Amino acid sequence: MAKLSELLKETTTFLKEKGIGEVDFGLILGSGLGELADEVEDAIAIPFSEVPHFAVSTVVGHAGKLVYGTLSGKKVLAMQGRFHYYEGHSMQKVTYPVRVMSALGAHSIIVTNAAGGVNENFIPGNLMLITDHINFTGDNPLIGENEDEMGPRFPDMSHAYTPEYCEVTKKVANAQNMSLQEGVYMGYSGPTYETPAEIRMSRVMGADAVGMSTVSEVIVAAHSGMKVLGISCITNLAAGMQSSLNHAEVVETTERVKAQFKELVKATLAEL
Ligand SMILES: O=P(O)(O)O[C@H]1O[C@H](CO)[C@@H](O)[C@H]1O
Ligand code: HPA
Repeated sequence: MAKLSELLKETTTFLKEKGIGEVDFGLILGSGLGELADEVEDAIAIPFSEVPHFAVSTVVGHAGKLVYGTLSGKKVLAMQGRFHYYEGHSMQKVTYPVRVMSALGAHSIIVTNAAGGVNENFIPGNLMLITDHINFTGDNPLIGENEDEMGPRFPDMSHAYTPEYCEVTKKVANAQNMSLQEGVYMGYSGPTYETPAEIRMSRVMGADAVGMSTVSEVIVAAHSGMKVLGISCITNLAAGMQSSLNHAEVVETTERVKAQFKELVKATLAEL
């Protein structure tokens, strides 16, 4: 198998030929949250399907494009949509875009997602600052040979969600009179939504929200030495807390709160 560093060289060469230059922040935009990339100035957009070694996006609400340009005065490379483990991709494939962002010079990523609210104080439409995560996917993107130039064999996850970024985000939300919850995101593999019993277990284990993405991306970001800001949009109450769950409702809720979500990310990005 080709080394990760060799694959990255091919991908970054292609992207540079397309006009993508230095990147400060990588942005991963979750289910229904991709519209933020439409606000990138001087944008260069490239479908995932054209990017060497990228997977393709198959989930409703994930446009499947890379968008490069300026947002809030920062050079960003945004993913309009992401890859998920349940789509049949390996964890390495799911997290490859984070490697690409790092290889293009990004020192930080902003990860966003749609998530189910486990914390009984949350309501659909809340935004939640992710302060930590529980990797409950049963896999880890760093399993396998470690390429030492990519990062350490045993990365520290003590401060994976950069505390100073959390502080800035809280200040920005406060200044804008925006309500912002905070909590722990628990990542499942999906594609089934959780059972009510799993949600009761998640709550006991310390989760405030559940989803099927994000944790593997943040593990790779930590391995790459990147700073991380994570924001969940609580799109529904988790299983057992409302009568039933479906993806149409998830996307509908993001539609309802997308203006607030975009404002929070843009205003925070300006301060980072
Ligand atoms: O995490 P994102 O990609 O935002 O999407 C969330 O929404 C989908 C389920 O409705 C799952 O993919 C879950 O992870
Ligand atoms: N569970 C898992 N993933 C999700 C949920 C949920 O309740 N809502 C949005 N993504």
